[in-house]
Amino acid sequence: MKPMTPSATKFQTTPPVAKEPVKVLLLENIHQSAHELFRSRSFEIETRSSAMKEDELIAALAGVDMLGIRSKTHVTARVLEKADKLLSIGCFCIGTNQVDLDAANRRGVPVFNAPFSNTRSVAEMIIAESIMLARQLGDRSREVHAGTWKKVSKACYEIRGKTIGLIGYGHIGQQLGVLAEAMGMRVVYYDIAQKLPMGNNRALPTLEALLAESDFVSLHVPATPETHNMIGAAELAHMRKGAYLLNASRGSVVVIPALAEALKSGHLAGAAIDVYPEEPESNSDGFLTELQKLPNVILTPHIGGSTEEAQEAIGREVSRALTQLVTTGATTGAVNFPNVELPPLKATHRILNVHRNVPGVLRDVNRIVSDVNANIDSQVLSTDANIGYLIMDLSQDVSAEVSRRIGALETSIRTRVLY
Ligand SMILES: NC(=O)C1=CN([C@@H]2O[C@H](COP(=O)(O)OP(=O)(O)OC[C@H]3O[C@@H](n4cnc5c(N)ncnc54)[C@H](O)[C@@H]3O)[C@@H](O)[C@H]2O)C=CC1
Ligand SMILES: O=C(O)C(=O)COP(=O)(O)O
Repeated sequence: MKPMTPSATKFQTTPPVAKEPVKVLLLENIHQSAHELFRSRSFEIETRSSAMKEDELIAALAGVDMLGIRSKTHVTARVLEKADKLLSIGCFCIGTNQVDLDAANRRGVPVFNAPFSNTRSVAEMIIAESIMLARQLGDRSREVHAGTWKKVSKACYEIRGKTIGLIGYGHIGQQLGVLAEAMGMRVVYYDIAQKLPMGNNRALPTLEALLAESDFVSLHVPATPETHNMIGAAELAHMRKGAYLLNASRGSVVVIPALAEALKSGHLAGAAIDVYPEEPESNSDGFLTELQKLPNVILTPHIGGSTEEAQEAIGREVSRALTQLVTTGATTGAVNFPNVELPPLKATHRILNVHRNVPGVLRDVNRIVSDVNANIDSQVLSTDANIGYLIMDLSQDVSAEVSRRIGALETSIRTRVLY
């Protein structure tokens, strides 16, 4: 079906409040900036500082309209199947690999994220860690804390003039490329997509070429089937002797035993690892990795995006997207859903419908509207391969009847009367 354009509309500045109280479940210490916006809309908020496992999450989602998570909580197809009231999920981070996006799409649940609010924080951390690795600062600091004075310059370097190779040249890769160049580094990158090089950054045609040319290799790819175990024994062997590996992307990208081996053999001179194949769900859980106690290895607890600036901005950004969804039906910025937006309206009645994307749905919907003699003020439809999302404003208050009949269509996945 072809998307239709909205007709002329009467704007109002504040969207009307949704009919029912909205319940939000926020996990993983989401910033207060999100709470503030939800509170200002009188949404009911429940919070937890840690992530939740599948069964616990299913129980906690009973009666919940919106779920807010960060990188740890896995929202599986089974969770989505049980959470029949869930309208939307907000990932208060960049990565969305922790959510089964396809299952959410098919169930009519839009998923939002904050695509670049912590980009700078990650890029700054990688610059800092590159210097720490080149100067062995982590080890020196640990030694002095333990009362050992080991003043050495052997195998300690400046980063100026060295080459950093960025695997994945998206938001973080590009921001890092700019910062690294300002530090006097040469910057090369490898990406599966064609990217505009920043400054003097230079694209390389293959991963192997990047590994062979770089003194520092830093990973900035998403977790996908293609990036799973992307850096294993063969790739590490391709790296220069004495090079450093940095991973602040996802734990699935690097084979940890192979990295431990490359460090122990002295092939690599150090590593900075922020993400792991298995990460604890809360700060009170213990953590073990075979990289512990290896020299010149910086281990951090997935804090690449953990700054006050980033978390505050993410809180505002994602809570705004979720609030917009509830109050206007807008899905702008959703990562797994047709993006649709209509301005809030006065004196109208809005119906939202998610349906299977098959021929004839709009015909059926419009026949229902015509049967009750209602007038369509605006109607916007957007589709993807699986579903269609329709926002429709009616000028008469027949929305309950129209919504009931649209909801009963065999093609409908979910239907909601907004106001
Ligand atoms: N440690 C932390 O706290 C944080 C970690 N992250 C992780 O960093 C990742 C990257 O973030 P952004 O730069 O914002 O994402 P982005 O989507 O802007 O960039 C990712 C880039 O990787 C490229 N790519 C994808 N598959 C590839 C492959 N197989 N080989 C080479 N390139 C490939 C894409 O084409 C894209 O240019 C996120 O997906 C997230 O997992 C993000 C923020 C904080
Ligand atoms: O933004 C991301 O993708 C991150 O990895 C940061 O995750 P976090 O919010 O710190 O759990």
